[in-house]
Amino acid sequence: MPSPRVTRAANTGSANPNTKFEFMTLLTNRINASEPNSPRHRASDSPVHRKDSFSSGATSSQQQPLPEEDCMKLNPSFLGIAMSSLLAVDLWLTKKMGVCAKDGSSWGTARPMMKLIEISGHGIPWIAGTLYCLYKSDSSAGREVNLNLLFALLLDLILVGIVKGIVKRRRPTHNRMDMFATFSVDKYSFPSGHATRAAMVSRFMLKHLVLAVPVRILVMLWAILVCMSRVMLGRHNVSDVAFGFFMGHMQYSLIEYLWLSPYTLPLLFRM
Ligand SMILES: CC(C)=CCC/C(C)=C/CC/C(C)=C/COP(=O)(O)O
Repeated sequence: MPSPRVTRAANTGSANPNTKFEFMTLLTNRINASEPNSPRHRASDSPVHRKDSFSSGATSSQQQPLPEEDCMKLNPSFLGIAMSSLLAVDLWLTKKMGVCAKDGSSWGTARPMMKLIEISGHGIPWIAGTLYCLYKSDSSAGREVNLNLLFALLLDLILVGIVKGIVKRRRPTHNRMDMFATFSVDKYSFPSGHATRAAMVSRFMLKHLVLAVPVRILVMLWAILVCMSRVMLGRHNVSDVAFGFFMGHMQYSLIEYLWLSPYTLPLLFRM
């Protein structure tokens, strides 16, 4: 939509380049605001002067279009609007779905059950359980699968910790930080470590364990429940969980690619 000044310029019969020039003025203002010492930051470049030049006839040097790379900077503002809208939907959904965030919340009585689901997706029971199964395995196939699951769980902790440390997104304001056994990066919420683990472990189990159909369905339901409980408990924003779920799937693919073969096992145990 043209700015009022553009319309005025058009009404006074200014030449076409003015329209483009006015559009770029907004951009130049932005550049000037971010680079106060830049050569462009001059009084003659102020909107007031620009406006004057419209009525008095701008010089050809003032009418020159900005370099293309500057014009391209307009695109991020559209991307910015899209991102802000997505973020607004994310925050709104997060707030709406945080029904077990507090004891007094609308589903507050379900909070203890949600916390049990939270523990079922926690790193400690999974790592401890896998170590126990690895110790108890009496077949090379069992040892191979358990070792790779352990590898996957440790890699997950590292990758999630790295992303949380880079993104540093705070947990939702309605979250009560009463989580069992956390690392320091767990004060951040993007991505959800429970969601990455649930997605990765469920894919791992469906691929590497021989399970009856009802159990396979239960595994999938468990992964979905763990993800939903993160938002319902108020621990995470919806986008943290959605990205975590996606990241968990990617991590599983990485584990398949890096799969430790039975031949690497004796080498590892000898170290
Ligand atoms: C053996 C070993 C190093 C275990 C550490 C397990 C541990 C403390 C994992 C942290 C799990 C956790 C609380 C993740 C946070 O999940 P979010 O879904 O809240 O991001």
